[in-house]
Amino acid sequence: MEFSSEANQRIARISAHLYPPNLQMEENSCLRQAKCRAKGGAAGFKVAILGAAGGIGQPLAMLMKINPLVSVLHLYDVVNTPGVTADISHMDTGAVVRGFLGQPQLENALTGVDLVIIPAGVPRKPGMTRDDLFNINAGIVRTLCEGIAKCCPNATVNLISNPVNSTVPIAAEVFKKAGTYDPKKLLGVTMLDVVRANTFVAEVLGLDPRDVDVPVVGGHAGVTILPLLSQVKPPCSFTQEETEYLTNRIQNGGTEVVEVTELPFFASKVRLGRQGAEEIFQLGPLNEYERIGLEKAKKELAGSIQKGISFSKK
Ligand SMILES: NC(=O)c1ccc[n+]([C@@H]2O[C@H](COP(=O)([O-])OP(=O)(O)OC[C@H]3O[C@@H](n4cnc5c(N)ncnc54)[C@H](O)[C@@H]3O)[C@@H](O)[C@H]2O)c1
Ligand SMILES: O=C(O)C[C@H](O)C(=O)O
Repeated sequence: MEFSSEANQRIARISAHLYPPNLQMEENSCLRQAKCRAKGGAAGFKVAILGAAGGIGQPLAMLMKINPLVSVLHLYDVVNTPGVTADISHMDTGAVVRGFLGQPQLENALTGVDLVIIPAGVPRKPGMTRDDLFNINAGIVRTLCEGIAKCCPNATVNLISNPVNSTVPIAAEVFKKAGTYDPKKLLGVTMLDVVRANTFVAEVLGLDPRDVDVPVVGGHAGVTILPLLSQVKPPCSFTQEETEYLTNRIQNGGTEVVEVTELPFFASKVRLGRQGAEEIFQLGPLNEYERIGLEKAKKELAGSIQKGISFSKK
């Protein structure tokens, strides 16, 4: 059936909203587009959140549903996904939301997705370090990554589950074993460290945090979180102590860019694209305080990485 006038096309659009796509018989392009959207076939990222019913998973699901780049959103957890999925699916944005509950549905949750975000696992309680979560979360992450290797081997994977310094290496080992490992597509999520650094530096400088940019590199635990305060933007004035640091920075302006390539996992500023982390930015000049911090970070990070790798090889 052809729609000749603008009014008829409007009616077609309305009917496409009223009826499920499989009940639409017409083959005009307007309806085809509607079907395509409902099936999640429209251009855009298909995203799965594993651990979607948790404290991180739920607000993350909301952010993904708001994101105009996302066309399909799969919410997977071992508990509570039906309610969370219903809730998120009522948001009046374009992404199609589907829920998946429990291990038997993991493969369906993962099939065909471009981006998998993993906040599954236990969070720490007061008095615990992130590393105390290792025994539980390592196994959870390994199982989920085995599913990724099988069902969406080309997906970009964002790992939130702690201890990130060890769960990222675990994921890498799983993918290597499966022959699917692409370092550009496996990223530990350390953005929170950047957000905090921006907030705290802005407080000291009396600036709006949105105008402040503090690079944070290394890892995501204790001394491995290394803010590069000498690279704060915008350039600012400092206290006596900070002045010494600035002087040091100027004195070492020509210092060769610090390379940390001996560590296989190291959080850095990156440019994200379809192919994952398409560009990794260098650390830039460090002052003496940061250089000392970098050495501490590398030492602890190396231990956490080895722990993840050894676990996967058992
Ligand atoms: N990288 C970061 O910046 C960052 C920030 C916050 C939290 N975290 C980490 O993220 C993780 C989750 O934190 P939270 O506060 O959301 O915890 P939470 O307990 O609120 O939620 C975790 C969710 O994971 C689910 N889950 C458990 N086992 C699972 C499995 N096998 N498969 C799928 N889902 C499973 C739980 O059912 C729960 O819904 C923790 O390890 C925490 O330390 C990391
Ligand atoms: O600290 C935690 O245990 C959670 C997360 O990694 C954080 O930085 O807030």
